[in-house]
Amino acid sequence: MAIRAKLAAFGNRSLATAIASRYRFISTLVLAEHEGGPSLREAAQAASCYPSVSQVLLADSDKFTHPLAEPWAKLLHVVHKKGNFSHIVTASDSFGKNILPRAAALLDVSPITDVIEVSGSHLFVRPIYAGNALSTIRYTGSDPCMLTIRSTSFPVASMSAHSKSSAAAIEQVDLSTFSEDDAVGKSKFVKLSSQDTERPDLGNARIVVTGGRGLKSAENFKMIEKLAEKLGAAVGATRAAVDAGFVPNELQVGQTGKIVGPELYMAFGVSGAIQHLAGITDSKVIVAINKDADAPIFQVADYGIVGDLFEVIPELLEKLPEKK
Ligand SMILES: Cc1cc2nc3c(=O)[nH]c(=O)nc-3n(C[C@H](O)[C@H](O)[C@H](O)COP(=O)(O)OP(=O)(O)OC[C@H]3O[C@@H](n4cnc5c(N)ncnc54)[C@H](O)[C@@H]3O)c2cc1C
Repeated sequence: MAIRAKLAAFGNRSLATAIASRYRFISTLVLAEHEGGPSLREAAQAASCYPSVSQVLLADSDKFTHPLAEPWAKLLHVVHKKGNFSHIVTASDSFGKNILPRAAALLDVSPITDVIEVSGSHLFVRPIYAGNALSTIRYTGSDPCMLTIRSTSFPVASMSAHSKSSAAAIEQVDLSTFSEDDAVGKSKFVKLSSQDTERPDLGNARIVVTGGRGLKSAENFKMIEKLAEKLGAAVGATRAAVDAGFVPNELQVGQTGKIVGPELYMAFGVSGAIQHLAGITDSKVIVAINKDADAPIFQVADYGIVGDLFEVIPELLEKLPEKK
């Protein structure tokens, strides 16, 4: 099977997801994103060093500075028309999920979302019923087969052994057919508000410390933040905690929030509703602290403390060493 994985790093938007070797279908286009920090060219160079990437396509234009679905979907359409890819893949994050359905409509195909396993070139596994069941789907539509993938379900691809000389070519996308009208849609960029950049990103963090309604107030929730700081962890919250105004919506973990897959997930005052569990099942080790021994979170926890979080957190804060 000829392998011709391609990677498109478009615009200045955040992107950088697992470009796992699993996506080496015949001619796969991966819509990748990079977050702040490195320039677009540096990100493209980094992407070119992944052994499974044969070419990096770069669309360096102001039109793609913001994550607006219309110009990006049009860009995918333009790139596909030229490259005729068998598969187009994005991450299952707000960026990918915003763009892919619109691009799929332009290409007149049906996308498959939230893929957690690739069983064959057209056979995929995805969760349904808030993660309570897994469904195996065979794609029988025409090319391209368009997928959003949950990057937490796949190992991070290694780029180490690849020397600079064997890095993939970086090529500018020809935007001559891309008119001003293509960049203008019904949506308009207003502002980008993002969480404290000092902390690791929830989606990629090694440790996540989450607080639920059991914290009782925004003031008390600061204990979770302190603990996260000591552990170098990202902070998460349940929808109940978000709805109660303890923390902003961007920290919500679960079916309608972020999907996380850390080495360690610590849940304080979280009951373990299925909608919350839907976002944490990729975690390697789950630790739950709840005063109710019958709380459903204990059914998925590897370690549990039946106790009062207002006693457990201060003790942890006292006993954990200061962060170096
Ligand atoms: C369509 C839909 C989508 C949803 N999406 C999400 C989602 O993405 N994410 C999400 O989280 N929820 C989601 N929900 C809501 C979900 O059903 C639950 O309501 C929510 O997860 C409950 O949050 P919680 O565990 O913080 O609160 P609760 O269920 O009220 O649990 C609080 C827990 O804290 C414990 N507690 C209280 N005091 C203490 C103490 N002092 N010490 C220790 N433990 C204590 C209690 O025993 C209890 O178990 C969704 C719901 C719907 C219908």
